[in-house]
Amino acid sequence: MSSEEISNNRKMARQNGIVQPLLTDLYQITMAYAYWKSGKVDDVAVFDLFFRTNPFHGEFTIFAGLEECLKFLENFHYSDSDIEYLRQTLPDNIEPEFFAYLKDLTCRDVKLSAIEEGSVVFPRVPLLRVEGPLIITQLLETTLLTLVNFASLMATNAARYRMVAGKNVSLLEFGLRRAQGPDGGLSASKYAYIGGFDGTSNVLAGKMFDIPVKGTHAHSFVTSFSSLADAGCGRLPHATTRAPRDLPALAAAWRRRVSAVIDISTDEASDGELAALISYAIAFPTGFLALVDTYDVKRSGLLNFCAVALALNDCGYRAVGIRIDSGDLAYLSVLARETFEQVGQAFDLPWFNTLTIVASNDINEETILSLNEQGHKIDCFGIGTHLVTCQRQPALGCVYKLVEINGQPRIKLSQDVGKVTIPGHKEAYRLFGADGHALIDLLQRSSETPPQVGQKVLCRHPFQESKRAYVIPSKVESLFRVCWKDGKIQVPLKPLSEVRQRVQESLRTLRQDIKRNLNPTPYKVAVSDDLYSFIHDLWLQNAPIGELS
Ligand SMILES: Nc1ncnc2c1ncn2[C@@H]1O[C@H](COP(=O)(O)OP(=O)(O)OP(=O)(O)O)[C@@H](O)[C@H]1O
Ligand SMILES: O=P(O)(O)OC[C@H]1O[C@H](OP(=O)(O)OP(=O)(O)O)[C@H](O)[C@@H]1O
Ligand SMILES: O=C(O)c1cccnc1
Ligand SMILES: [Mg+2]
Repeated sequence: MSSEEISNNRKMARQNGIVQPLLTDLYQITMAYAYWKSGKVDDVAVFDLFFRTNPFHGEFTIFAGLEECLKFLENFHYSDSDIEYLRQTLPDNIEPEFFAYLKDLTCRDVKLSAIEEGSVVFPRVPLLRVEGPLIITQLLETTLLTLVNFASLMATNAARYRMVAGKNVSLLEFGLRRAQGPDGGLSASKYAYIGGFDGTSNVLAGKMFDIPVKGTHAHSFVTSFSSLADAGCGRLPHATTRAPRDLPALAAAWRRRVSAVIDISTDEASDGELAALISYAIAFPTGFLALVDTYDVKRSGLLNFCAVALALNDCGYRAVGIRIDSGDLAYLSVLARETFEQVGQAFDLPWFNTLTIVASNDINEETILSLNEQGHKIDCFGIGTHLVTCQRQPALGCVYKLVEINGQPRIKLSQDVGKVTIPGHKEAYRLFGADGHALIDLLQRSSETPPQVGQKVLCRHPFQESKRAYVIPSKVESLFRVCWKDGKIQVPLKPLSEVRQRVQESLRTLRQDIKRNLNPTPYKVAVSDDLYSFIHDLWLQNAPIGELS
């Protein structure tokens, strides 16, 4: 297969195979039947998909999952076996014509407008606006939610890790073993990359989504070696001359010399660990990155690593670095860097100072913040559990609400004002201030004139009458783009690396106080004066007047 074919195959494979019309809640299909029975086949609806609160005590969210939604719409159809399953599962009284209707159902008549994937987004601003026949738009609810909720949560989580780690540190996602099942793991790898991680240990995610795959080795590799004899014949051809070199002998000799430089006795260092590192170096002479905490970082791991790195150097190769997976990561990383500097100086190898230090072990945002405060020398974090399970907040609460039916607005009332939906077919705009930062997101009725650069706009809090402000935007961005119409995807599907860049560009438009970790400032989301009156008139029309007795 040519590299072009492989690359095309990868693009084709980008849809998650589990995503199909039956990946939904039963009630969507039962509602579809009831709509169908009551003659609503030609009714047209508008649904908004949005969330109400930003995750992780933050004040921003990254929108992700759009590409999967579009592929879902593109491929939407019930197979014969789906229809057969529904026939067996739904009650006997379902008319056979309904199954014939389902069999021919596609998303041809659906129109989907969305915010660009990878953008920062805020509560109540629709991420998706779905228009079309009521039955099909209703049937899409659960699947669209499942495609957007975890994707956006993960991308946001990853972006937050990227923000605390800073741009000069690499971030690797190591979470597959701890993820919420196979698809949780696969989606986590994909959206961690979009959110700003540099690579994943998940090989299938690498193949499917073209994400760089990276990794080191496990403790079991080290503990499986008991003595130097386990290193086998230990021959490594020199990188340029190809003359075979005895790596175990070289490493043993170097270990004695390094031991004198860093003042650690060779008696305390593990021979099994040395054998393991030699074997790994022979297998991967250009990618030697060794786990050094199996026995004792200070008394064994660093000494053995330096010995093998220097032996590799004799063979014309440069070691890559180490991973530390336990203990005080700030202290141990500083110790490792000092050791590399000492050894580099002693043997006149300046590149030793820049060996990579990877840290892992239950790392989360707080750990990174704390390590930053303490001072550390870590170049790369390997992060699993907290990242992929989004332990700090395991779900984003996107909802899918009907806002218009047959041209008539719909409102969902609630005792909790924050849960009242914003009715009608709307547009969303992002208004930018003079310094180039995003100031406010504004929702308007679609019939209104869009806000104009340099012209004063009244922006109102959707539910608190006294909260309003005038804004004179220096730039206006219309947030919705038509992404699916006439049975076709209407926007180019970008490689993940471009969506990943979009995340960082979009985050740069936010003021720092909105992004800070502790008590961030909320970003404002407003409605136009027209939309404000429209919401409140409809609210009064729909709220029953009680009677006191
Ligand atoms: N300098 C540090 N400051 C703050 N947190 C740290 C620091 N160093 C390590 N940690 C975190 O402290 C926790 C240490 O966990 P734990 O005590 O279970 O590990 P350990 O005993 O070092 O390793 P293991 O049990 O795997 O041998 C981890 O979550 C780690 O990320
Ligand atoms: O800690 P996480 O952020 O989830 O990152 C992934 C972890 O998975 C690996 O080992 P594993 O945890 O399986 O074994 P260990 O704890 O004994 O090292 C690795 O060594 C990390 O510790
Ligand atoms: O490659 C690694 O170092 C790795 C991969 C998965 C989990 N923990 C570590
Ligand atoms: Mg662990």
